[in-house]
Amino acid sequence: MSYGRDDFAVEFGVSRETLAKLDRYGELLAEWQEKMNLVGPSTLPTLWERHFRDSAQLAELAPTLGHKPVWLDIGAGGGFPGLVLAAMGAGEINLVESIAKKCLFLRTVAEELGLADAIVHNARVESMPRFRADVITARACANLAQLFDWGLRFAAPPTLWLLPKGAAVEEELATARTRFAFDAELVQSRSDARGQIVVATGVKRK
Ligand SMILES: C[S@@+](CC[C@H](N)C(=O)[O-])C[C@H]1O[C@@H](n2cnc3c(N)ncnc32)[C@H](O)[C@@H]1O
Repeated sequence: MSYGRDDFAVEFGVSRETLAKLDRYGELLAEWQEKMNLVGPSTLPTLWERHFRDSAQLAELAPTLGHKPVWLDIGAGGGFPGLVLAAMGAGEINLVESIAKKCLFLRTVAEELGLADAIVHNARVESMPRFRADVITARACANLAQLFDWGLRFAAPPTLWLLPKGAAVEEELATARTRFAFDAELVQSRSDARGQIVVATGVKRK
C-alpha cells in the first residue's frame, strides 16, 4: 500500500493540528495547480510521500539551537520544503521565490494555515538583502555549486546546509569541490530511493 497521511503521522509524530494544516495545504495545492504549475502533476496523488515526507525529513536533520533556527529556502516554488517545515514548527522559515504568482500562492497558504513563522520573499536570492541563516535548504532549484554561490552571503561558520539531491549527487559534489571547500555527508532520502540529502558545513570559497 502506498505511503499516506497515517504513515506520515506515525513517522514524524506530528500533532492533529499539524496534520490538519497539511490537509488544507494539499487542498490548496490541488486547487491552484489547475491554474499554474506548482508541482509535477503526476506527483499530486503521492503528495504525502513525494512532497510532505521529502520535506519533513529535513526537519529531523536540523540542529538543536538555543533559539528558533532561521532557515533560508532558496527557490521555494510551491512551498517544498519551506511550508512543510513551517507547518511542523521547525523555526523561522524564509522562503525565497522569484516568480510573483508562486509567492501569492505561498502567502495564501501561509495565511490560511496561520503560519506566522513563514516569511515569503518575492526576490531573486542573489539580489535580496542578507540575513544570517542557521540552515540553508533548496529542493530542485539549482546545482550544488550554484546553491553555495547564492547561499554563502547568508551563511556563517556554523550554518548547516541541507540540500536534497538526485542521482547526479556525486558529480555535483565533485564540481562544487573545484570551487568550494566544505565537509559533507550524504543521508539517504526516505521518500526517493535514488535521492540523497547533502548535509554540508564549513562551506567556503577556495
Ligand atoms: C523546480 S522549482 C522547485 C520548487 C520547490 N523547491 C520544490 O521542490 O517543489 C524551482 C523554483 O526556484 C525558483 N528560482 C529559480 N532561481 C531562483 C533564484 N535565483 N531566486 C529565487 N528563486 C529562484 C523558480 O522560480 C522555481 O519556482
